[in-house]
Amino acid sequence: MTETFQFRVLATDGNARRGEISMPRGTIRTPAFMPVGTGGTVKAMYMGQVRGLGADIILGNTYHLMLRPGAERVARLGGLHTFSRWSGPILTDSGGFQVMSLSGLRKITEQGVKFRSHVDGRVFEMSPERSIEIQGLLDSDIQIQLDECVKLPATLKEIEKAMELSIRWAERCKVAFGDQPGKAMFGIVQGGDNVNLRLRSAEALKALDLKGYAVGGLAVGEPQHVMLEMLEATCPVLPECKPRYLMGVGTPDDILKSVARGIDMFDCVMPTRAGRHGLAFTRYGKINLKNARHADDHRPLDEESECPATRDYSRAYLHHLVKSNELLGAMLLTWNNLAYYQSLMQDIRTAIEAGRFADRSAEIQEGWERGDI
Ligand SMILES: CC1(C)O[C@@H]2[C@@H](CO[C@@]3(CNc4nc5cc6c(=O)[nH]c(N)nc6cc5[nH]4)OC(C)(C)O[C@@H]23)O1
Repeated sequence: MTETFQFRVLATDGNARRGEISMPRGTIRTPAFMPVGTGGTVKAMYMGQVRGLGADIILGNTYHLMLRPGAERVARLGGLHTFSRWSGPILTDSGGFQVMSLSGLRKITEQGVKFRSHVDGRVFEMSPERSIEIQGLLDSDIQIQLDECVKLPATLKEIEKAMELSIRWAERCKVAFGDQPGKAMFGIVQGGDNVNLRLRSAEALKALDLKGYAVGGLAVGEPQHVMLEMLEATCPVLPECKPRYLMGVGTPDDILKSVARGIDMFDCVMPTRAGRHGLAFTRYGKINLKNARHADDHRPLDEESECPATRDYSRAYLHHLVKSNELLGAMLLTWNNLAYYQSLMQDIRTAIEAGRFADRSAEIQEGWERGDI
C-alpha cells in the first residue's frame, strides 16, 4: 500500500496490459472487474464474500447515495467504507449518467444538471463541483468527473456539444478535486460513435494530465463492433502509464475483447442483475436456471469451482429456488456470477503475464461455444 495513487504496467501482450494500481486502501490488480455496489451494497452479497472472490475494488454511485441516505449523512457516519463495511478502494460514478437514465425533469446547462429525484420527486442541481464534493463526502478513492452522455442515436452536433461540455466539466472537476495524493479523479472520454470526436475528447483530457481515464458513452445499446471500434481509436491516444476504465461493460465476451484493445478496468451490473433473474455465468457459457430442463439435474453448475454456490448446489435445487422466487436463489446465483467474473479476470491477468492472452481468450470462448455439457 502507498500514500499516493500509483499505476504500473507489469506486462503487456499485444495491446492487453497487466498492471496494478497502488492506493492507501489497497492494491487493484488489473485488468480488474469492479462489482457494482450502487446504493452502498453489492446486491445479495456480504462484503466479506465480495472480497473473498478476489474483488479488489467496488463501484458506488453518487446519484443514488446523494438521494438516499444523503452524502452528508454518510460523511457523518464515517464515510462509505465504514458505512458499508468495505475496506478496499471504492470508485464512484459522478451521477451525470444516472441522472440521464433514471431521473425525471432533467435540464442541462453550462453550470450543471438540474433533475427531479426518482425516489421522492425532490428537485436537485448538481454541478461538477458538487459532484466532486459529494464523492469527497463519501470518501471515495477514485472519483469520476461529471459528464454529459448523450443517448444514441443522436446528431453529430448533439454529440459534439456534449463532448465539449464534458471537457469543460472535467477541467472544473480537476480544480474542485485539487491535490489529494491517496485519491484520484478520472476524466471521461466522450464522443458517441464518432472517431474524430472521440480523438478530440481524448486529446483534450490527456492535456489535463489526469490520474486515469474512463471511456464513457458506450454500452448504451450500440452493437459490440461499434464499441470495439471506439476503443481501437481511443486507447492508443490515451497515456500508456494511466489506467483506462470502460464504463458499464460488460459481458465476459465484451471484457475479453476490450482487454485485447487496452482496457484495464470494468464495471457492470450484468453478473449481479442476471443472478437475480436466474441466469448463471459459467465456463460453459450462460445457463438459464428458469429452464425446466434443470428440474431433475443433480449436477452442480461446475464441480471444479472453488465457489460453494457453484460447486455444492444442484441445478435442480437452483431451478427450484428460482422458480419459487426464493431469496436464496438470487443470493447463490449472484455469488456464482461474481465468482465467475473474478475467476475470468484472474485467468486474463495470468494469461497476459504468460504472453498467451490471445490463445487463452480463444480457449475461454470455445468453452462458452461448446456450451453446457
Ligand atoms: C450492460 C448492461 C447490463 O448494463 C446496464 C444496461 C444498460 O447499460 C448500463 C451500463 N452501461 C453504461 N454505460 C455508461 C456510460 C457512462 C458515461 O458515459 N458516463 C458516466 N458518468 N457513467 C456511465 C455509466 C455507464 N454505464 O447503463 C445503465 C443504464 C446504468 O444500466 C447498465 O445494460
